[in-house]
Amino acid sequence: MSSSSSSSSLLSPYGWDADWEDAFAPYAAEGLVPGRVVRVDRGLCDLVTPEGLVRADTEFVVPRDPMKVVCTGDWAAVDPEGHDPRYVRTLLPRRTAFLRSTSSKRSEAQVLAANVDHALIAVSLGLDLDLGRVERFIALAWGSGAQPVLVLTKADLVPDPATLGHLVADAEESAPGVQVLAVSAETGEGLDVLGAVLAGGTSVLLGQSGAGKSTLANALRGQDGTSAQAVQATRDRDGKGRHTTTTRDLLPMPGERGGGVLIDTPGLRGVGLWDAEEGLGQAFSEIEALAGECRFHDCAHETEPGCAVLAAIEDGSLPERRLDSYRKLLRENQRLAARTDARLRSEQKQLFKQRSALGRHMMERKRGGGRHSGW
Ligand SMILES: Nc1nc2c(ncn2[C@@H]2O[C@H](COP(=O)(O)OP(=O)(O)OP(=O)(O)O)[C@@H](O)[C@H]2O)c(=O)[nH]1
Ligand SMILES: [Zn+2]
Repeated sequence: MSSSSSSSSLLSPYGWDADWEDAFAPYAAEGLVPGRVVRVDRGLCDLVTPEGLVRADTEFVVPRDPMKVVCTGDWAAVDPEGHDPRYVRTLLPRRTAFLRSTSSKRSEAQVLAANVDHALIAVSLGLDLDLGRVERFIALAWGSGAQPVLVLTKADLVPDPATLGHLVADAEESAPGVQVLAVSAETGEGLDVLGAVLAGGTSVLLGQSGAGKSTLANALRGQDGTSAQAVQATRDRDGKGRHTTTTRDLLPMPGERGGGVLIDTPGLRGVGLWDAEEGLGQAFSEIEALAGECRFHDCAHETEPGCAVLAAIEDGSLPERRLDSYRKLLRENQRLAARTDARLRSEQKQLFKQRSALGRHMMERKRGGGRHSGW
């Protein structure tokens, strides 16, 4: 059908792919229009659709379950042109979601962004590397279902290549299974490699204030400085029914860099109170693997005989700092879990499992297609 092929070409810069198209097929048959949520307001949201940027009412998709509330990055089925107001009719099942528990006493969950492939964790090389903080971000990223990428920013501040090499090596040791990139928005170093990581998927930026996220986002988008990164979304073509707005929450990357989508919402940037139970095991996967070799399966790696973790520390293959950090984050997480509602945790577990399955699927597709993403 011509409408579906035009949807594909207009929405592909926003991450639309064959799998979304399949998931959307029943709604296309009902005459609904696909769109990606770029911004959510009270009761309304903006979506990019093949008909341009549209504003739609979210009344039908605001359930009692806060986990299902529309958020930036969601794919949705919207009323076609001619409906005033338009309604979002349904959300397509999410591939991944960044969740956090709100700090209220009831500790409800909140979805910050959906369908994120890569979590870019920005850490400034202008400060001493705080590996514990890095590990915490990485655990949170894994827990969301996204693939973390550690981006060491402001590499121009470390002019000595040997020193830079050591810093990257330290970071890699704290981030098994995670690509580590040194970049500079100032000199452009590493931006092409990062652009290639972003290409074809949806990424979010995480990191402390001052880590250089806005500067990096602008550099990736081919803009200078830290000026407002608002972008004019798809233009209204006939001036009727649609509106033009500025969005800064979901930004398509320029095609020259390979495309991709960057979600940069303020609430997502810092380390919030997420439950990272699932992500922690992955962030410390080498310790988990060693623990599997301990003589006792409930080994606490303290004084037990036949403990593979202690043996690895003894022979220098596992830095003691890693075990300390793992314990600290586990304790912190347990305290938090006691305050987080069980619903959030089970939802997170489910997303985590889904993501593992999806990751395998994607890897197979990539291998099958002969593409490699520069990992
Ligand atoms: N030397 C150097 N400085 C940089 C680089 N990137 C960013 N900076 C500086 O670092 C400071 C913070 O950068 P921002 O991009 O505002 O940091 P941010 O992470 O977006 O901060 P928040 O918006 O508070 O979360 C600014 O003064 C930038 O000029 C870089 O590649 N090299
Ligand atoms: Zn042990």
